[in-house]
Amino acid sequence: MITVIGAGAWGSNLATIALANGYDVNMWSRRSNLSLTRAVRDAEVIVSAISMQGIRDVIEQLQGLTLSPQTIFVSATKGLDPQTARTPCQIWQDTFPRNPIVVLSGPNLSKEIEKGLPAATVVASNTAIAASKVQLIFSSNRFRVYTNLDPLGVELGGTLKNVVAIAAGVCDGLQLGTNAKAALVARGLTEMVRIGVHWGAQQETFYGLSGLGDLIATCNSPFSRNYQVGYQLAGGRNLQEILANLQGAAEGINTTTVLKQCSQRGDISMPITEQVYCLLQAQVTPKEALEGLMLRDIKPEYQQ
Ligand SMILES: NC(=O)C1=CN([C@@H]2O[C@H](COP(=O)(O)OP(=O)(O)OC[C@H]3O[C@@H](n4cnc5c(N)ncnc54)[C@H](O)[C@@H]3O)[C@@H](O)[C@H]2O)C=CC1
Ligand SMILES: O=C(CO)COP(=O)(O)O
Repeated sequence: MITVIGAGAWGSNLATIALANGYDVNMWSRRSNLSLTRAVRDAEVIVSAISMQGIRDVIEQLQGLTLSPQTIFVSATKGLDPQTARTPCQIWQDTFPRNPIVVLSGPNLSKEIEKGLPAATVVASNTAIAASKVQLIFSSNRFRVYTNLDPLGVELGGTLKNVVAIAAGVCDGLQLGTNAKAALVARGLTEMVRIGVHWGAQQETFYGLSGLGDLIATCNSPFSRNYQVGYQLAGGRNLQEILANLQGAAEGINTTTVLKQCSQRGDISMPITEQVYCLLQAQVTPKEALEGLMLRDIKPEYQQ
């Protein structure tokens, strides 16, 4: 039995894929009639597809239940804890140290997947056997699943790109052109690698599906909520107005704040994140954010 927690856009998609592969699937959400206790009682695999803001709440509820140490937790959330900057998988592992934890992340815009369009993703874990099991659950002729042994890198790829996707939306909203977008995405990737490696992830992971792959998807698609936030800010709307009309979470907003604090604390240069932060706080206009990036001190592309 597989239990999917969170019946939003992504959770519903993942449940559909596993169901189509012949697995028994339970879905649980805050609004379902099924209690969480019942939903996870026979679960061999628990897939969490809740937004970052609900993670601690759900984990607290699960903590009180008796779960087998063999139960595999799969995290599909792309965010960072506002208080601790821990990733969802780190929080799952802190709470359930004996259970295998797997992250599932990749260029997976749910609106395309629900139409049956082809996509690929990555499942990563320190427990290779758990990753292989999850790979089998979700692999299909429309969804190609790769395993990976760098869960932190895979998780951070999917999380950090949301900040760049906001900036890419601004870039397109201001009609800055393809050269500007290419520069932004490439330098955004450099920023992701810089903080990711500082936190212990492997550099090469960021050049795979969950890093570069997801950057390409979300920085170019109007289906991305994070991209939409940037695009609409560039169009002159304010953040409250945008969020009131946005379907689902734009995790990049909270991630930007967490990253800004971490980069300041660790003295890590993250100029794109800095400008996205100032823009979200309404401290600068989109055009001023662009100027802020273009007028930085000139420097080598890579610093030793
Ligand atoms: N939609 C997409 O294309 C993709 C989304 N993701 C990630 O998956 C996560 C969920 O995204 P979506 O499904 O699109 O968002 P959504 O807004 O459609 O769904 C979020 C779900 O989390 C649940 N939730 C939030 N707080 C909760 C709490 N305190 N207790 C219980 N449940 C709670 C909501 O009820 C809802 O079912 C996000 O972190 C997102 O970045 C990852 C890949 C693709
Ligand atoms: O992470 C995603 C696709 O891989 C979804 O992006 P948004 O959260 O920006 O919609």
